[in-house]
Amino acid sequence: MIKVDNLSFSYYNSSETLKEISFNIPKGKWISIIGHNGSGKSTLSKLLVGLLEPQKGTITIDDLEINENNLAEVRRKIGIVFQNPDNQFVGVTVKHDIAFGLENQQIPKNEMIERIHHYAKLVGMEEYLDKEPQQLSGGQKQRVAIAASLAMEQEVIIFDEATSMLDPEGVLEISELIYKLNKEHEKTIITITHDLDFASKSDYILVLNEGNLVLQGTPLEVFKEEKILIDARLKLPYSLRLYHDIKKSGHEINKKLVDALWAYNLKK
Ligand SMILES: Nc1ncnc2c1ncn2[C@@H]1O[C@H](COP(=O)(O)OP(=O)(O)OP(=O)(O)O)[C@@H](O)[C@H]1O
Repeated sequence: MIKVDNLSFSYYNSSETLKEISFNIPKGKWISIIGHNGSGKSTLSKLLVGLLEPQKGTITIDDLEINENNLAEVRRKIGIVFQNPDNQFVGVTVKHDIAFGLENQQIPKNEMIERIHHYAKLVGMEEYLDKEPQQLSGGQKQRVAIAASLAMEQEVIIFDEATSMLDPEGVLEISELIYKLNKEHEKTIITITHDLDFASKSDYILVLNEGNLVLQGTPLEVFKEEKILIDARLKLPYSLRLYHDIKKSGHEINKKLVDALWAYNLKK
């Protein structure tokens, strides 16, 4: 679905933010991109949706190599939900917000109304269609942003730290929705996060450190590489930290308990 080949990027007048990155994302998978602050995660997500242009290398989405002439087509395939729910609400009401992208694509009115209702229902916001943004919680605003992306029928959705400004209830709400979109609606999902516990639920993890892709693999493969994760200034998942602390305190810890902790960590 997504093929990134030898991608490099620098902002004006600064050193390389992304350095010769290559990876593939198969259709229907859930991938997490993890890394400390400033490691290049958001830059990568902006490149993937065509908001920034690669200086070297290529990005191909569903057989379409992104270039400045096909951005409208790219946006029909891939969408993004950002961190701050307030910065991405463009309509005066929920209904208008979901309609915005559809109007840009000149979708016929009947189909537009149908899609608005269908996707608002899917994210549990159908009863809020006439509400204004200030009447919604952060989690509800993010659900509207997700509905707007779904209404465009984009196959890939990137969540760029999309739960980091939400309260615990909002985090759970959006996490469950991400899981449902991937498993029940077969969307290809990319979550950008520095939360390894959250990333452990995805199918595959990419680890960025100072603009380099230093590790990639399944959660099980990635969490075995503790040194690389620690060097990348990432906080290990809770179950691993607990395991190390028990061992450090001199207590016996048997293989069965370690297996149970792993299984707990990877539980969806
Ligand atoms: N518009 C910009 N102009 C210049 N430098 C930028 C710009 N945006 C980001 N950077 C720099 O690029 C590097 C990578 O930033 P980026 O936002 O991609 O990292 P990140 O991993 O998403 O960080 P965070 O977790 O803090 O959001 C940082 O050093 C940052 O200061």
